[in-house]
Amino acid sequence: MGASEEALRRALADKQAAIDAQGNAVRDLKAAGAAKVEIDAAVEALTALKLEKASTERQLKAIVSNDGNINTVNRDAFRQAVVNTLERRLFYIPSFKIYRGVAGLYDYGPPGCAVKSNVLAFWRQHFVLEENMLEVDCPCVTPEIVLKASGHVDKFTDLMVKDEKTGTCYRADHLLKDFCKEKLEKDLSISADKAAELKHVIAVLDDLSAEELGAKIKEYGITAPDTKNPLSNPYPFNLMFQTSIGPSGLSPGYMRPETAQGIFVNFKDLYYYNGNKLPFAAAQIGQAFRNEISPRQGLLRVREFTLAEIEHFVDPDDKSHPKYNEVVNLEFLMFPREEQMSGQSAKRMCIGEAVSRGIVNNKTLGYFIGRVYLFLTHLGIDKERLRFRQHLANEMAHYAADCWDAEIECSYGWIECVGIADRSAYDLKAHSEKSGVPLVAHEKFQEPREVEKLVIAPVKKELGLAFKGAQKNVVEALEVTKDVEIFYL
Ligand SMILES: Nc1ncnc2c1ncn2[C@@H]1O[C@H](COP(=O)(O)OP(=O)(O)OP(=O)(O)O)[C@@H](O)[C@H]1O
Repeated sequence: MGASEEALRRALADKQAAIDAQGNAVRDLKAAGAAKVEIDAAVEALTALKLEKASTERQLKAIVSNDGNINTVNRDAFRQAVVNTLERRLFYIPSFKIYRGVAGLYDYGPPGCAVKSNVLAFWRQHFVLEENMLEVDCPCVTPEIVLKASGHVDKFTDLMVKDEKTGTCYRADHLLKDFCKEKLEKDLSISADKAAELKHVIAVLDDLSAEELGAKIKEYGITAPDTKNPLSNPYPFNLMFQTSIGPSGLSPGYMRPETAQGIFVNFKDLYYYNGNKLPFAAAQIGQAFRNEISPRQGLLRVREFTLAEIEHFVDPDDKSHPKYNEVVNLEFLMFPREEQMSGQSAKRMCIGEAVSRGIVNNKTLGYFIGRVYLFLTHLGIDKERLRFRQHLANEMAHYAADCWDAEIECSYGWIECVGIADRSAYDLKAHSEKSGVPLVAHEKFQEPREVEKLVIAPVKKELGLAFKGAQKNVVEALEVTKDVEIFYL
């Protein structure tokens, strides 16, 4: 919370206390049958205090309304006007409209198709062609085993709450965020400390566990927005659309929630195509499907959308990038984890400085943050309304080691438009293990090297005798032990 906002909230609380005291004084004078002139003077003082309070409220409202996190009435009205125009001119149309539509599904009309095709052409030019990336085009329908290996079957979830009477579903974090935003915007009587607490909740929202979210929802008395009925405890809901492949129904599959898995499963062939050399990048543009819990915000959160993704494969011991110097001096708004946790705002910083101070994990990640900045600003995004926000520890997807979102400020507040993550070797390792096909790269050393390695060689027979039924778990635990090779005797 800015210093002036905090001072105004405190001043407002002081004014209210003074008004209460003066109101009591007026009542006491009247009860004691004081002289009219004395009562008039006290009433005048009370009116002056009320005017001062109204003026402080106006100042506070102006500050709160300018806060990028908070939607104002003006913004909502402006957005509605834009949405009406875009729909009337067929930029987009709610899908299946004649059957009353389906939330989160939209068609593009002729001008919408033209804009989409221009943006994708520029994306291809800026990333795929300028960086010599290997483009692929994989199916949307994906067998379960692929998404089981990648972790999506078990972990691609959002926390959901249900209206306990009607069963209507809501995203738990969205309800909590809406509550905090509305309270900050509309209830000017809340204390400075309460306002700071609500802002902190918004800042760490993505970091909250199901239990923490549930506790906050109870503490604030949040109910179902449409019915005011009580809500269930939050629980995870998997966002993937399930299907089955072939007529037997025996081969489960999912509509892909991201295009990246198609790249990972083709790593071996792409690496070969690239002359068995690292680094290289592969790219894919295609449809992604997510069964969002309660889609809103128009085209910003839909159940089927076009994703353009890049996977850049790099030596984990050398995350330099040959073209890093081309972006090193780019300066833009960055919002590191620490600043978010301590309630500060995003700050202008050179990407080179962020990398050298260790705020951004490595040069390759820094290079792509810079390239995304250039892409978005060339598209026409206002530099003042663009920031790169680092994910909080719990917020990071199950595969990520460091993650930055490009966020654009619009009438809905700051909205994530691009995710840039260091996924480490999570996916390649997972698919190697599940498929039995090693998805690895080799480095030829200049000079031969001798390496000593600790090797654990479990004797399965002995393990069986010692651990009986738990033998499998013991072997699995040994298998995930880092830096240890396992040989079975
Ligand atoms: N339902 C959706 N509709 C439209 N675009 C989406 C949707 N979900 C994600 N995206 C876009 O795809 C990009 C990559 O997805 P990513 O997996 O990083 O999103 P996410 O972090 O899971 O989103 P969130 O946490 O907000 O649900 C995001 O930066 C966002 O721009």
